[in-house]
Amino acid sequence: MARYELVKRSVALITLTNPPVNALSSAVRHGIAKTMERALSDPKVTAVVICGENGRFCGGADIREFAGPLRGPPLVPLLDSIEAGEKPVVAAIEGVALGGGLELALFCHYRIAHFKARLGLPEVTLGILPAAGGTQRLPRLIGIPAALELITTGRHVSAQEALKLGIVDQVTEQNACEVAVEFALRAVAKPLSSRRLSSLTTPCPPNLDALLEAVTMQIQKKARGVMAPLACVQAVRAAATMPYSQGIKRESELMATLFNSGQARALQYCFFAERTAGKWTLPSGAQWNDIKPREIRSAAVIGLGTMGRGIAVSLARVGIPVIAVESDKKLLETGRQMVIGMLERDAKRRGVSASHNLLKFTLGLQDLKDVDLVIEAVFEDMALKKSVFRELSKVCRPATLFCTNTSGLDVDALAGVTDRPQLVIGMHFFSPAHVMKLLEVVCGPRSSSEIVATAMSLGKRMGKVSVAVGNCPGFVGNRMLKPYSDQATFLLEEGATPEQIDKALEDFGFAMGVFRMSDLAGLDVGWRVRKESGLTGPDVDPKNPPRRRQGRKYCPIPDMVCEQGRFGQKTGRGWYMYDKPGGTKAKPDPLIQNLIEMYRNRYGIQPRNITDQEIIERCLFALANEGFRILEDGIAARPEDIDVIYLFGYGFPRHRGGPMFYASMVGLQRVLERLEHYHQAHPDVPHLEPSPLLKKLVACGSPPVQKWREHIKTMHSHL
Ligand SMILES: CC(C)(COP(=O)(O)OP(=O)(O)OC[C@H]1O[C@@H](n2cnc3c(N)ncnc32)[C@H](O)[C@@H]1OP(=O)(O)O)[C@@H](O)C(=O)NCCC(=O)NCCSC(=O)C[C@@H](O)CCCCCCCCCCCCC(=O)O
Repeated sequence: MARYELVKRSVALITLTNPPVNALSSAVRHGIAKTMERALSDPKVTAVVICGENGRFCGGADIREFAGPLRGPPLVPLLDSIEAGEKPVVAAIEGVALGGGLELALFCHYRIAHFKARLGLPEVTLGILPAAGGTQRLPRLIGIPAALELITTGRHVSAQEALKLGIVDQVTEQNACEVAVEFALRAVAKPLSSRRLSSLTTPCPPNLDALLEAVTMQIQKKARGVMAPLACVQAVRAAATMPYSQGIKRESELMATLFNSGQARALQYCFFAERTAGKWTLPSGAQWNDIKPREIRSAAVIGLGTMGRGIAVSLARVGIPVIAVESDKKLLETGRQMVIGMLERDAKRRGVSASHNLLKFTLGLQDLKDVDLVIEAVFEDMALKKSVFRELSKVCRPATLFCTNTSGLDVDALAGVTDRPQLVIGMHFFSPAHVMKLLEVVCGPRSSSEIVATAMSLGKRMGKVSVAVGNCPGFVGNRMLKPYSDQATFLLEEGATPEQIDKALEDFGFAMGVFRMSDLAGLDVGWRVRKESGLTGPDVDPKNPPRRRQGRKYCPIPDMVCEQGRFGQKTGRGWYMYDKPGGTKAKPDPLIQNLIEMYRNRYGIQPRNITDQEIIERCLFALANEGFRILEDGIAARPEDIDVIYLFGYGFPRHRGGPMFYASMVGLQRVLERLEHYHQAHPDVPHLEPSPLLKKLVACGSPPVQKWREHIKTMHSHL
């Protein structure tokens, strides 16, 4: 796990060999201990270079090992021996030096980085802190403000920035190992005392307390309830106020408070879930690593509304030429201006030049005859979408791939009107499409493995986290949203206020509660869907009992809000009031309170006190319960996929891991009991009835989330 070679007759070259990222597993730590001992004791060796195999220095501790008992040599004493030695040790950083990888480099006396390398201490994103001396050594090297920023955010820096900050001694465009070997030979005669970071005093700003206070407040505002960044601040404070040896002790005490926490488990689960989500499999057996995606050299976007514009920008900024289509001249011109503006702002933010020349705007579908792929993003109306796909079948060459950006309509019904149903797939982007990372790739029963591979790969190219899902109304994300938001409106009827429900959800960690989020998205969207599905509007039979639809409980308060022209932020009024149309600062609105009270009086509903615990349980357990049904139905392949969708598309707090992981952390038995309890109280709400899969998992002893698949695999799969 660490290779030893003698180069240039006197330099020991130690190569970490644990692909793909040379993580510091127990075997690698053993390897470093053995090879360092050999290098330090061999009189022929005058200097040491440490590098990583396959152009990657080191991705840090092996995160998989955190789940079991810690084995093998502990990192800090091992690294102490590197720093304490009398032979210069140089880190040759290629690819990445992250977490424990950068900490290893900080124990070396010198660091040389390849110009494409990235460095950072991302432990905070895993719910822990850099506990191999990182919180004590980086501040000594680059000062408190810069170290604090890097450690509390986990941000990666480029080699150039690392050089500017003083993290590395040299950046090279050549082979970093060869440069490091030459560097090491020159360093042989030089004194090492000033290169040992443990012996340095941390340069301290005069306003230390104010700085730490400001950073703490910023964290509390941005990452409510998240423990690791606050522990990082305390560890960095120790670097400023304590001698090194005591600081190291403080660092490991703080690590002990985080290491086994639920937040650390959730964040580490998210790390792996994100990577698992890309690994799709179809019922045919075709899977992510054996189907070659088609290369997309040109694309078209139909419809330049909010979604179409964002999709056009996402394609153009990764270098794909785009033809954008609108139905009339005025809409085309507005769309053109918006897309160019968005592209320019995006390019400015990224410090690159805007790729205008990749965009072409047209009114005619016939211009799409030669494109490789079309993404339809017209209004959410089945008849309209079908007519677009019929037209496309006539004008596009037979190999052109057809994608629809529907947020919940039947992808297979659209495929059915085309001349190529096997080349049709859903690409459900989230608004704003050039910002949001999530992409649901909706596989219809006739979608070929090639189009699945192509859509997933295109999503990746656009920087999206892509998840393959099956075809059903609302797919995964929006299907689960319904029971969640239904519970919120039932709670309103029963006595809660929008502010109370939002606060409970935001205290739980959501960036926005359900009502603030609906105001942002626009209340008219859901209203239109409810009208189309006969839940409200003129088509409802007047004899229908007022608070029941289609045989189940229904709350018409959201319809009443829309009937008043309150569509959310864009109209300046929704569940909240805003200072102007388009305003973002939500204030409680007494008119909404009156509306709810009048409604309760009309139906004789006696409001009751509702606790935050009930809000969280009813909203989130109903959400997870639908997730279990989605797994049963084979619409999502695994719980990780559902969690990734909720993390990246719906603002589910990452430190809770996603709805399915959260349910497993609460305990499936408890989730089942609470759902049974709430369903007994509300028998006309089928979403509260525990799903068969949840019951099955509880009966099997509530296995960890990673094992649920074993209990689902016999079921029908749409994926
Ligand atoms: C490195 C990357 C940037 C590469 O990205 P890329 O896109 O190229 O590739 P992938 O992300 O797809 O990864 C490929 C493959 O590799 C797996 N992987 C990546 N990194 C790791 C890793 N660090 N460990 C394990 N596996 C890893 C990944 O899952 C993929 O696998 P697959 O099967 O899907 O192919 C990118 O991967 C990346 O960003 N990686 C993570 C980098 C990171 O976060 N590093 C920090 C790790 S944590 C750390 O280093 C901690 C240190 O500070 C050491 C601390 C000392 C610990 C001491 C413990 C003390 C405990 C005391 C408490 C005691 C309590 C008590 O009991 O009392």
